[in-house]
Amino acid sequence: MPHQNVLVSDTKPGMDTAVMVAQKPPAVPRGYIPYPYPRSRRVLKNLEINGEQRINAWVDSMRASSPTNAKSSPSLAEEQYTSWILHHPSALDMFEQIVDASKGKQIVMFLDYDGTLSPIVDDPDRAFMSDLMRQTVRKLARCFPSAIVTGRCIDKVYNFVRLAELYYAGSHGMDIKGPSKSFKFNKDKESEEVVFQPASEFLPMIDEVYQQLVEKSKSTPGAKVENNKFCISVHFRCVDEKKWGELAQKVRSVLKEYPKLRLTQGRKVLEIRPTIKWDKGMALEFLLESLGFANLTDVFPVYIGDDKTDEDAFKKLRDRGQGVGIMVSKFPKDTSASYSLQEPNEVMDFLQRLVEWKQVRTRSRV
Ligand SMILES: O=P(O)(O)OC[C@H]1O[C@H](O[C@H]2O[C@H](CO)[C@@H](O)[C@H](O)[C@H]2O)[C@H](O)[C@@H](O)[C@@H]1O
Repeated sequence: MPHQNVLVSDTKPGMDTAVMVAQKPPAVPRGYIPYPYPRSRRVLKNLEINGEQRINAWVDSMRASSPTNAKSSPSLAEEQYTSWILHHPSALDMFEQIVDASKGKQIVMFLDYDGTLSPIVDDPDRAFMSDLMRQTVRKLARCFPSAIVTGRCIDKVYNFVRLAELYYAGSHGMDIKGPSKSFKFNKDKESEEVVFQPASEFLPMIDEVYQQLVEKSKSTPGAKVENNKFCISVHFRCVDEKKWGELAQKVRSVLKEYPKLRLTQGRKVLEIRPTIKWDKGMALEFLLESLGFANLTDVFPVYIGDDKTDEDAFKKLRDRGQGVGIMVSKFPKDTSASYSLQEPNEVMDFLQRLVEWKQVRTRSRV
């Protein structure tokens, strides 16, 4: 019987901890109103449950990944947000502290795409970033080495961003490309253009699974399957909630034949990817190394993202004790990021302030 390591009840190393592993809620300080701990993280570890319960747990997890669905009253939601923001203050309010902490270090910028540089929309093919955001990111990349780190495939995200001066880490970091040798921030001017694809052997399998998922999900209105080259997204944003279980069942029926693939979740999307131990956090580390900052302490990475898959990068920064993670969210979310911004417009303001701060510093040195 094929091994079912794509299911929410499994707890293999390297699997999506945000979905699979039971965790103790964080200690609650006095006077702190805890925001709802994601249901998906509570009790799934080591449970012997049957297929149907697994699908129910999966659907629960799909609901938990949609914080707008919180059934709380507006005033409770506000209280919860107020508590959360105490622990994850606005990066705009804390701008001076953040740049103070970076003094004497090289800032390196890591930006997620969907929900960070572009607003979340129903049709994933129309998630355009604004011209103003593009101009801001272009200016940012002139001031600091900058990378886009995304679940999308590189070609698609490049079509949205259209800036050649950035590094791109697509397919959740499994497809990395950098600007050419002459990249002004590269410490090693002799180094080749960066290209790294740790999951290339999975390409035929991903294509095969993509075809099957397209076929199976055809009969679920609103479902959309996206081929992200080294991973696949099954979108349920436009699927009636009553049909989520049915869709989950279809995805499961395909994936149970592919033990070398695993499932993670994003914003109203099921993401299928190789079981290799590689994620956005490891991509961040790889990029720092490519830039010549591998073991240096004089680097200050700033990672901005809105989704569960960005947590790997936030955790990496915590583990390295370097830089800052900034979560983009209007709702309280369990996160390892230190700061928050509410939406892409606030991300743009923050990036713009960084550019201005850098320009003032550069001028004052001349
Ligand atoms: O790592 P990211 O850049 O955040 O990519 C994660 C997924 O983003 C896209 O889906 C999300 O945005 C869509 C457009 O706004 C939205 O319709 C969808 O519900 C969101 O999950 C992208 O389409 C996926 O392939 C990425 O995996």
